[in-house]
Amino acid sequence: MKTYNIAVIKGDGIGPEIVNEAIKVLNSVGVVENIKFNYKEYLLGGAAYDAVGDPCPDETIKGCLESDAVLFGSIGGYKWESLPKEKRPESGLLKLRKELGLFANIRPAIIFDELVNASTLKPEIIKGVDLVVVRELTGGIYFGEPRYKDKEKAYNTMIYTREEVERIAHVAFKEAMKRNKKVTSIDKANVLEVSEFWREIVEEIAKEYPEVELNHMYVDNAAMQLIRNPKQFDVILTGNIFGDILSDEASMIVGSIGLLPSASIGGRVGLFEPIHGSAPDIAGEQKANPIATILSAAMMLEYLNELNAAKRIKDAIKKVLALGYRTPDLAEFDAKEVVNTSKMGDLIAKYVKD
Ligand SMILES: NC(=O)c1ccc[n+]([C@@H]2O[C@H](COP(=O)([O-])OP(=O)(O)OC[C@H]3O[C@@H](n4cnc5c(N)ncnc54)[C@H](O)[C@@H]3O)[C@@H](O)[C@H]2O)c1
Ligand SMILES: CC(C)[C@H](C(=O)O)[C@@H](O)C(=O)O
Ligand SMILES: [Mg+2]
Repeated sequence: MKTYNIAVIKGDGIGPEIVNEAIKVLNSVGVVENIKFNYKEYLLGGAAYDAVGDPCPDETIKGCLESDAVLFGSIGGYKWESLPKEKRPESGLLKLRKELGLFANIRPAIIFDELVNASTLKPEIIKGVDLVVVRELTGGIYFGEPRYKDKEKAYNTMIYTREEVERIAHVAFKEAMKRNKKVTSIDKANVLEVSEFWREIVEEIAKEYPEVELNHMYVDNAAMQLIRNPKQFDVILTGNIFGDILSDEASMIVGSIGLLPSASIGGRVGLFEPIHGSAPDIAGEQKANPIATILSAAMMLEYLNELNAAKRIKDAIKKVLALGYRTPDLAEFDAKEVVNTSKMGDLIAKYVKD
């Protein structure tokens, strides 16, 4: 029997509800695939601030580094919005990503045939969409210095170094080699020097991957093209802030933000998290869709090279959707039965054994 030590960060808002379902599914698939998971919980975000006055305690960083992988829910909420920035939950998450060296965030957006009616777009436009956003995660305007705010002015700085662009470009081209061999690099090179620089380096790295077709797109056009014709994209390579925005947009192609998982990699240990936030508007109500987190757990299994277990989870999700079970976010779309967060987890945990 294989054993993995998983650092679990439930976080705030819907975080505990959705992570509980992912753990339920992991345990179930572990039984059939002979895998044991040892979970150890750590605090991050608002929960960590409330408990120890720090949104990213050292113990959490250490615990993650000592694990085989990290499963994370979400952080944030109204309660912590008026705190000074460094104490807010979001700063905790950014610090954790930086400390763990997670410079690459892989965000796949794959349409489930069972949900073609759930998209805000016409079925013929979205059927077959299978794209992945490769988002740079530890640089750009999120981290650039100087940064400043007073009553009269405020600024942030969008900085990328050569090394940062090269390494994320390699991740995107390698991803494309496993897929349909197309990279679209998204920037704002018609206005920003940092984007011009990004584009030049991406061009250089592309020479190492002659089989991969590369094109560039300005971010405003890309936002429109994603809605107009999402099937033109295979791998989207982009910086931190553009990737944040475009991946939330991509979730509506697929049908709900509650469906999009992600893998944050690049350091010694990978962290697996849904792309959405803590959804304070529905937290504690068992209304959240846990599928994004369960798919993140499947990405974690792929990272651990447990490919059969990962496939079982993805197949079980398809099966449950095909049977017509829907969480409230997808209730209007071919639902035979609307179920809560926990019941959705139960169903997926049941069908992973088939
Ligand atoms: N990685 C993270 O932890 C992360 C990501 C994004 C936002 N946040 C934080 O979360 C808080 C709320 O932010 P927001 O409202 O802008 O974004 P959000 O993603 O939390 O919610 C946006 C909307 O989507 C819905 N939603 C999100 N996840 C869902 C799910 N699994 N099932 C069903 N509906 C879902 C919410 O109910 C809400 O209406 C903020 O504090 C923000 O900073 C955290
Ligand atoms: C909460 C916030 C810091 C975070 C980000 O912007 O990276 C979130 O929106 C995400 O997409 O994971
Ligand atoms: Mg985001």
